[in-house]
Amino acid sequence: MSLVITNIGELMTQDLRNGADAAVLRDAAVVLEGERVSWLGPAASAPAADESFDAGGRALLPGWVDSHTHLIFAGDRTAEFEARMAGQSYSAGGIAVTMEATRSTGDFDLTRLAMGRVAEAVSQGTTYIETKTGYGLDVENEARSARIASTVVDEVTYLGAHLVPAGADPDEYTDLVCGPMLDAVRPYVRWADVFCERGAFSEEQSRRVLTSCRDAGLGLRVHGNQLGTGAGVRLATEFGAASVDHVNYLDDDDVASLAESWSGWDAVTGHGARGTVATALPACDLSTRQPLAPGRQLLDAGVQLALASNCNPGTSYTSSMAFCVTTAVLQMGLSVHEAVRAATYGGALALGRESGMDADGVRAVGSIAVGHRADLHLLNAPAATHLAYRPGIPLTAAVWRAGVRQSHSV
Ligand SMILES: N=CN[C@@H](CCC(=O)O)C(=O)O
Ligand SMILES: [Zn+2]
Repeated sequence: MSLVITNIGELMTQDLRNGADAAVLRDAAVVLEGERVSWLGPAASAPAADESFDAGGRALLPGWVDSHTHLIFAGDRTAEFEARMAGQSYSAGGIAVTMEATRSTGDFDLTRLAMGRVAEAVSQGTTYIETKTGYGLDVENEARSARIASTVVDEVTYLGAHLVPAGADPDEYTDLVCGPMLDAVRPYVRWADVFCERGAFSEEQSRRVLTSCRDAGLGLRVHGNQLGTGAGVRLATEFGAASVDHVNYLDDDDVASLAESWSGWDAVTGHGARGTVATALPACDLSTRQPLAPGRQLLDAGVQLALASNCNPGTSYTSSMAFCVTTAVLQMGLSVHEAVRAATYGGALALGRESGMDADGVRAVGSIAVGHRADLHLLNAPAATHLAYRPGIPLTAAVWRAGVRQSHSV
């Protein structure tokens, strides 16, 4: 089955290979063949297809790639949020409240809750989504979270090292994370993550977690530099992590080491040695009243940037990537093109899915190019600029995920 989407007012491909000017096409068309993009170019020369869709002069973008979420949870933390808005500061301790609620919820309900969150994200234009364990925090519940996650999202990350549960000895718990818990989650996960922060895991404990998970063949990610300066970014670049996320408190050495990690990368062709993506989580920063990550500074230094929702019940209870893009433009000094890029191609880069077809058969996501997965997001607007120009307005008009039109599109 083929479909031609024609009369696209602005096609923002995020494919820089033919130059930045060619990355945004006017009066364009895209042809989908099954799950892939098979053609794109001027609407006037579009080939025939089995079906057609008139975009009505509106803007078409790659679907959002949300590379950082925590969707496997039960319970609610409204009271903690209210206390924070009244002046209390965020601390990692709130994770334990969600752990209790998650442990006492059965598989069926935990799956249903996670599926509802994914559906909410897709209805807003997210087409590729990562999620983490991290609210189970014992062998049985981390494995259960990983198994459920593997049935509802595209990429699963093991975050047994999210918080040391009350009463546990931190070093013994770290041993568990590096041993039996890792073995139990291993069949379901592609990535491992560690919350390297005061009140969570120390540099030495984080190093042990990263070493064990790397040796088990997992790709690495780090929650780092969220609540203060620390070892997170340094460890992430040292271990060649795919991404370090939060990055609110960076010193000059942190920025330099992230930039250095990209020195062998050609950002135009997407070839060369991949470095560590800096993933900014602006919705979380607003909800925790932390300074926004220095996205402008990171881009100017040559660091590849991603934007993600960090959807979770504690620090960022939103799946809206559009909100993150809007905030990045209005508050972080990014252009619309840069912000959309960070929320699409940047997320794909943070998940190692930006090009080609992986050994596990996943097509490239995060940009619109021939052969890439047909993940598309039509806006109810003539240009992507409206994401920032009309903040808070739900602009998603239609979503295709792997070539399939999503039913909750409006
Ligand atoms: N910072 C660590 N983990 C989550 C928050 C988890 C929670 O508070 O429930 C985050 O990314 O913000
Ligand atoms: Zn997180």
